[in-house]
Amino acid sequence: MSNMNFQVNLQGIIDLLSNHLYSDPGVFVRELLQNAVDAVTARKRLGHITEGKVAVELFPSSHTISFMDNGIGLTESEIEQFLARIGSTTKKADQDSADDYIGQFGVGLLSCFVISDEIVLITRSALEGDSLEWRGKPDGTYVTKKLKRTVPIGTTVYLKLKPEYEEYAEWYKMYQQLERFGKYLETPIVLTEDKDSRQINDTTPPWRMGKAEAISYIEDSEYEKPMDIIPLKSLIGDTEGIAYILPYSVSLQDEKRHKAYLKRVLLSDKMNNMLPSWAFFVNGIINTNSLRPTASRESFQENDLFYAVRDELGVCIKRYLIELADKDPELFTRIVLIHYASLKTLAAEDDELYELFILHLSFETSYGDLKMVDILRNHRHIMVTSSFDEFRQVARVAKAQNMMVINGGYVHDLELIRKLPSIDEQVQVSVLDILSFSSRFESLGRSERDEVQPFLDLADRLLAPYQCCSLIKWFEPADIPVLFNINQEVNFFKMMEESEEQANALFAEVVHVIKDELYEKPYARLCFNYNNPIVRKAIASGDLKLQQNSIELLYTQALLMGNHPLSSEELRLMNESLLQFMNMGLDRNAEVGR
Ligand SMILES: Nc1ncnc2c1ncn2[C@@H]1O[C@H](COP(=O)(O)OP(=O)(O)OP(=O)(O)O)[C@@H](O)[C@H]1O
Repeated sequence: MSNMNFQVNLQGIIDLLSNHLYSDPGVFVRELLQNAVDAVTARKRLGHITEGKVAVELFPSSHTISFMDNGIGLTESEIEQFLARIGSTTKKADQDSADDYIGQFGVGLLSCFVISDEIVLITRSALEGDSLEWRGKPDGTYVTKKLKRTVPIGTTVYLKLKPEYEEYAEWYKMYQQLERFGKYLETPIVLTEDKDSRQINDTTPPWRMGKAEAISYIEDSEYEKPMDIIPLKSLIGDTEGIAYILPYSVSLQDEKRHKAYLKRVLLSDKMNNMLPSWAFFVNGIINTNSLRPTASRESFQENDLFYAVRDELGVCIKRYLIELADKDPELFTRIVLIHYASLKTLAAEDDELYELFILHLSFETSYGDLKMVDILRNHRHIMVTSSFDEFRQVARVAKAQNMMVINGGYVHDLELIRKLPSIDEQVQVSVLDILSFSSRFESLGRSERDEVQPFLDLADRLLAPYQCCSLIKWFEPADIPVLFNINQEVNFFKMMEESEEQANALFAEVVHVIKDELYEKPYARLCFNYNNPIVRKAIASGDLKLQQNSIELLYTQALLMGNHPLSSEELRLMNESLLQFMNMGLDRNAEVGR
């Protein structure tokens, strides 16, 4: 047996990094900053220096840039070990313990080959005397040589930019990149071109600012004035930050724009999973010292620690809201008003917050949009529909009957309403059974019942083929002749009947079996209103033909009014009964004229 090595195509790996791993070519700035700061940290550990420094210089005429640090530098053997072998790193000592270094994979320097065809690294180690030069090429070849001159301890990386990336040698571009990735780093970063020099990072990070300062900082940098600032802290994850409350309403689907920093270097400004999903009413600016980045270093590895940190940050937001309700009820109400969708999700997930929010949240009811506090003021018995469509069917009539019905069709609303008795035992909540809704209306007296029975029998006979049965009640408003109620089960059944009629023999047989074997036939309800003059006249007419016509028309009109789809049979029924009705009216007119 012999041990063999793979042939690795370095250019292929670089293409892979630039096209798939890194989101933009500018990430080399992040990698060089990280390496420089890590080297400074290592030298400080030796006790050799107290002040680190990173100097970036631009040479636009030669399309070259340099990154210089006064860090620990590299010895000759370290160069051999770490620069000549991709994937090697000095910073890996203990994978699981939190260390001071940002880099850990040993691939960061490769990102420089995305924008340059050669890396020139000049270095002198704090541990040995020689000044060294290392020149690496993207084909994997490199040359190391000792320099005659003595350079200061530390490392300088020179990059000559490829023609398509020459803009990185321009002041505004490099300033922007350095600021983006490094503005919260503690080691000073200075950008120089000719005689112009400017320090990038004299900013206190927002998580170290007081509230008022943080608000105006966000207002200046993000062009939006937050409603408030929530301090974030996770002890287990050595993570801190702020969440600022957005001044406008956002939806769960909107892109999250949390800024995540690892040891103060920007990892991503579009991190979408750093905070719990319900917290979509805030944007976070979060720095962690212990979460581990993925190889692209644009997100974190989603391990147990990551989830524990996210939970802890979520708890900070919840605690803040609970305290705010007490300390600043006016601001609390404004936040609820703007972010009610997010807060509804939160209330559905968390009992403590449910109690806090529920009275402030608005719901669509048979009386219009109302806050829960106003709903409970006048109603102890609440019905909630399980779908939007069911609410539509009953809303108007329910109000006329003084029934409080809430639309449970919106996300979370049904759950939220069902939990009401947990905050007030006096409140009764029932999920509306749409098919028995009209049976709650006032019944007719015995003699009236006898009078209407033949009419109802006729209606049942006529409507049975359409999966509908009838009843009659007194209800308001009087101008509604019938209330038609149907649920999903009946709809499904009707759909099966329709497909059975249209399908080929084999499929029809299958539908037939499902329909007849598995289901007891469900029926929709057509409730006649004894309060309505037309219904009363139809019953009193005693004319069978006229009654049949009225029933068919009232049924099909109810379907149309409720936006229910009409089957081909129902459409035919509507047409026929309309024409017959017209005919009857015209005949009568002719008789009168004679
Ligand atoms: N400015 C520097 N000063 C001293 N050593 C450096 C410097 N830049 C790079 N090195 C050395 O080169 C090694 C490889 O660097 P590279 O950026 O490729 O990987 P890394 O920083 O270890 O890990 P990552 O892939 O996470 O960036 C480092 O581990 C370090 O030893």
